Amino acid sequence: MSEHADVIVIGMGPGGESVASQLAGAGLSVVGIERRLVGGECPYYGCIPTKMMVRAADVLAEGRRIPDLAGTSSVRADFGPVAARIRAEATDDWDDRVAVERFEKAGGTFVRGTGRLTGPSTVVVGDREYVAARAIVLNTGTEPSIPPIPGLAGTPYWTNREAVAVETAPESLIVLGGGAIGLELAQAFARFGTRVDVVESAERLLPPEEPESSRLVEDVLVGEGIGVHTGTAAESVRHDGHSFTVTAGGAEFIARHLLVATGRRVDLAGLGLAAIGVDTNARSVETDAHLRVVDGVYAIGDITGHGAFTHMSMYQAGIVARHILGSGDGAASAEYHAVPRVTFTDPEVGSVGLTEKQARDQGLPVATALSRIPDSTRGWIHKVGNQGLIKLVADTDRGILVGATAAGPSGGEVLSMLTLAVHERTPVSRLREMIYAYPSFHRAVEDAVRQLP
Ligand SMILES: Cc1cc2nc3c(=O)[nH]c(=O)nc-3n(C[C@H](O)[C@H](O)[C@H](O)COP(=O)(O)OP(=O)(O)OC[C@H]3O[C@@H](n4cnc5c(N)ncnc54)[C@H](O)[C@@H]3O)c2cc1C
Ligand SMILES: NC(=O)c1ccc[n+]([C@@H]2O[C@H](COP(=O)([O-])OP(=O)(O)OC[C@H]3O[C@@H](n4cnc5c(N)ncnc54)[C@H](O)[C@@H]3O)[C@@H](O)[C@H]2O)c1
Repeated sequence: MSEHADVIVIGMGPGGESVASQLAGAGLSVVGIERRLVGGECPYYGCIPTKMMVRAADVLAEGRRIPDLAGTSSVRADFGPVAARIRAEATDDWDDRVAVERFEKAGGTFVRGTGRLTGPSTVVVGDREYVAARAIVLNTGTEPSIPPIPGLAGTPYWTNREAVAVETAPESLIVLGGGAIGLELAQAFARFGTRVDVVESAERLLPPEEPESSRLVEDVLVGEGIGVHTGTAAESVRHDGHSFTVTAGGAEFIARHLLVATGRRVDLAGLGLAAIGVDTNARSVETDAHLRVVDGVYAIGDITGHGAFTHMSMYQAGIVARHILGSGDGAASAEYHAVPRVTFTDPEVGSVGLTEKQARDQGLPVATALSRIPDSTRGWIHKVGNQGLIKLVADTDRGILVGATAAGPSGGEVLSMLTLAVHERTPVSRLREMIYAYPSFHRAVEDAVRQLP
């Protein structure tokens, strides 16, 4: 026997939980299916626990900066409060009861299990079948992608999921992958006393960012004692019951723990997408401007390939909820020209829109500008810990910014004005005419704007 609902949501990551709750709250019958924890990667294994680690690590770094500015300090790091906070405040010890109850209170029906599409309006979970009268929403996210390095499989390596659950900072750590996950965790653990080596196969850290940001972050990490090995592919991994040995670039790296942070993968075949004619070998699911895969089936979040960020998942959830609730194709469409992202290293690397290379590859007539935070008044006052830069990418034909980077102390906050400028296609001439508060970090944006034609 089949069970019927207006809407079925498979995977309750941040967007899935949001859309399911909005629709249930609006009076639709909604079945939400989640095999792990309602809320997804972000609250339990991603954004929130890692940012708790970063916040604590940044406090340690500030404490160590006291001798440069304000007297003496003696900092003794203890990971205990961070581990306790992650358990008690962030994850409820990896228990989602509160989130499940919140969804049920909103009127939803929760099903724990793995959902699989069998057609455009049918889903199975084990031996139960669910039929959707109005829509199915897919929000199944990603899993850590583990590279096929000889010797790696079967060793007790960490992914982000194990790394956020530790009770003490490891004595030593090799991090495979110099992307956002690898670098945020590398710096956080290093500030707690862990000896860290980052092994990155690309020629630079944070490859999707501007090369200036990669150099900046590498300089800071190396300055903090982290080993950074770019252009270095891991050839083999060994675990002797006590330590890991990673052979890479002709060298051997030895550490008690190994974190694999080499990207994420989707499982479109497991989700049954072949049943609606989708290529299950693709790296993401193609959707239209209202996130429809086919009529009646929507996809949101990491699986859509528009940026693996919680804010993207939530943004798309809003569009889908409005579309299902009756605005139809008149509802606002998804726009991706001003997607912001922040890597929460110290300095934070915030960016929005296109990099210089992406703009040039699109054939746009490009002008760029760069200002350095230490050269700004606020950066000079800030002194120790002031590394950072503003980079602007302008389309000279249209006279607007198509991309920008704000790296530095509070770089992710400075980014907000640049996100608005790119989103609204504000003329550069207007950015030149506006007033920037003195002496703020965002005045470095004005220094860069002045360099543009
Ligand atoms: C360490 C780390 C740090 C991060 N930090 C940030 C950050 O600072 N800022 C930011 O914006 N983003 C960050 N991210 C990314 C962010 O976590 C994701 O983009 C976000 O969780 C949105 O993902 P999603 O909505 O696609 O679904 P996910 O959060 O991936 O959730 C998908 C859910 O679907 C479930 N599921 C999968 N398949 C099925 C199935 N067949 N049936 C039932 N359930 C299923 C999964 O169990 C999971 O709970 C971070 C990620 C990681 C790993
Ligand atoms: N602050 C944030 O918003 C935040 C933080 C963490 C993660 N995230 C999201 O999660 C996603 C996944 O993060 P991630 O850091 O795992 O992925 P990523 O794709 O950003 O970085 C992975 C890195 O690993 C490298 N790599 C791949 N294979 C390798 C190998 N065999 N050896 C060495 N290096 C290898 C890649 O060149 C790349 O630089 C990100 O794309 C991001 O969208 C966001």
